[in-house]
Amino acid sequence: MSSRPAPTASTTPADDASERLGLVMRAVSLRHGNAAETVQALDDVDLTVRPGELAAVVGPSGAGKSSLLAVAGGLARPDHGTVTVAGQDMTVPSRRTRTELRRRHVGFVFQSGNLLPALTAADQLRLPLQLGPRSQRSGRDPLKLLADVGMADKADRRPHQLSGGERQRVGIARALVTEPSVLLVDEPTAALDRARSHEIVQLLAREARHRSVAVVMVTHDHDVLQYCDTVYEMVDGKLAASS
Ligand SMILES: Nc1ncnc2c1ncn2[C@@H]1O[C@H](COP(=O)(O)OP(=O)(O)OP(=O)(O)O)[C@@H](O)[C@H]1O
Repeated sequence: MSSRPAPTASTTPADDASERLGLVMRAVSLRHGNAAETVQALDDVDLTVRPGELAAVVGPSGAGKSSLLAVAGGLARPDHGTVTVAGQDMTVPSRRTRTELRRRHVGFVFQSGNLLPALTAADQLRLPLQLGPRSQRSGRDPLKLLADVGMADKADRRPHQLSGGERQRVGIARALVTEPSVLLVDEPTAALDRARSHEIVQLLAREARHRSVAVVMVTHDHDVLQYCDTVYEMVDGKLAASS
């Protein structure tokens, strides 16, 4: 673990400006299902992730980890509670507004990299810049960013010409190219061997710090927690700082 400030107690109010630039979730609850059968996916969750912080969320299958990422990124609206990213309310009713906020402030990284098969690594990064809001189109330079993640010499390759770890690097670079405030990462090492897993999480930690991104990483991989600033455990929809 780094020598960063101790994890925010999950009940700490968002009382300083730097917190507000990252991710702040307060008293967030989310139920799935219908009147006959409901699941409390998130139960009164508080979470603060500051810019530059890599926070891990561990917990058993079905505990609510994916639901947490979905709500943090404005993909799902909670039943109760508040969620802000870079000070912006991610729970507004308008789906279109949430999509815009997400494009502007949030990056997602998925298990397998989720790359488009037809595009080269460089074009995977150019696409979000072309799709994003006009103000964001500058973003980071795709080729420089690929070099930063160790992929300078493979910018012209398509996903099937890359290894799993390389695809994951491109997926991370693609999520960072629009300079998000918050990066939401779902099981980034699930398809990788031990050495590649360590490299990928070290890369996430480095980018979080150098670029002041608040990163939330869901993982089952306890081996990589050493690179994280804070570790939370989710059980039955409840989130607690891990001891
Ligand atoms: N769309 C949905 N409709 C009904 N129930 C759902 C829905 N999505 C998730 N759930 C339920 O909500 C709970 C939390 O699911 P979630 O996917 O957030 O867990 P998880 O911790 O990410 O699990 P895993 O580690 O297996 O991916 C589970 O009981 C799940 O079955």
